[in-house]
Amino acid sequence: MSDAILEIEGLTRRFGAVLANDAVSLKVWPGEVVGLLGHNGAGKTTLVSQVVGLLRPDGGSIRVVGVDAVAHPATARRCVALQAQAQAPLDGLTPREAIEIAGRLRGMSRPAVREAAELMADELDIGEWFGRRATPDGGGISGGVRRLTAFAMAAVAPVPLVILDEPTNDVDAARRRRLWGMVRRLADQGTGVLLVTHNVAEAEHVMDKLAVLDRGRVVAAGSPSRLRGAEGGELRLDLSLPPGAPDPSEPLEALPIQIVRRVQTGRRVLLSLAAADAANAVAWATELRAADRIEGYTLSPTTLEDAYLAATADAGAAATDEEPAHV
Ligand SMILES: Nc1ncnc2c1ncn2[C@@H]1O[C@H](COP(=O)(O)OP(=O)(O)OP(=O)(O)O)[C@@H](O)[C@H]1O
Repeated sequence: MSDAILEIEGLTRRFGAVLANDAVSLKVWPGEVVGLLGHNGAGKTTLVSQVVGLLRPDGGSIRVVGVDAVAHPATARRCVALQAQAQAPLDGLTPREAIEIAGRLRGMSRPAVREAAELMADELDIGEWFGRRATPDGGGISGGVRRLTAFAMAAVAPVPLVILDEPTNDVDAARRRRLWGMVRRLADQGTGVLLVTHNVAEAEHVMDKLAVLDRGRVVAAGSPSRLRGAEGGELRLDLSLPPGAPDPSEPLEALPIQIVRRVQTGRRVLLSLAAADAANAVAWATELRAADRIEGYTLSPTTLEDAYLAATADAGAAATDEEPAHV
């Protein structure tokens, strides 16, 4: 038997005509942060809901610490802590009480949970609101602090698998950085983490691997460096077009550089190219700038966001049978 903490194979779930998960396979090993990325409606929450037994799959299997989570949802759920996408209902509680209750429900002793809750509040820098009561009208505690409290509730007790569904929504930049550090540490201590997020740029630094979902299907998977092409030394040339200007990279065959991928988003054209072509790319872009065909350009290492946009644009083009928006 595999020692994976979470092992999903061929997971399929429909809602009427919508195929929300289409034969998805995914593994999370101890000590790993695995990202699950995808546009709105890609099927991420559907997948998470099946792992924690809130939805039954139409096909495929889910094993949590070796236990069949579809046949034995309660057993599997004991091994999983979930920070749901919806805000946790904290009404009437202080963050301290909410975190301590979450820890107590998972069997932590009173002194242990008290110490752990205080440590987490310190690390997340929410001490100012730790003893403040959340009111049912959404008052008392801000959305960001509610979100951070929900993260602490999921992470306070040791469990084999922590699932975080959009943990940084509403959270400010400084506290997001603290939270990412804690996510990484959770995994470094042996927990498996499944991380659902739209924040590709920030999450890239804590993920060991990721899967990109599009219309229910996994359209790209692997380590961040493999997906962004860093192992092959790819660069990204970002061209800003004047309003209404034609894409100067058309046709690709006529360019003085070889383009690995092309994605157009609004008035930006993102071109991925080999590092060996850097000098030619700068010369070409400088000419375009001089001729006012572009407003400006940057050349930088490719990011995971580029690869993510390319993977989802790819899948979109294939699904709609249109011309691909990239190479
Ligand atoms: N209970 C439901 N009834 C009908 N359709 C549903 C239901 N839940 C999800 N869907 C549909 O399934 C698809 C996947 O939805 P899901 O919520 O899993 O996406 P998501 O990737 O989590 O999106 P987001 O990033 O917006 O949270 C969408 O087309 C959605 O409309």
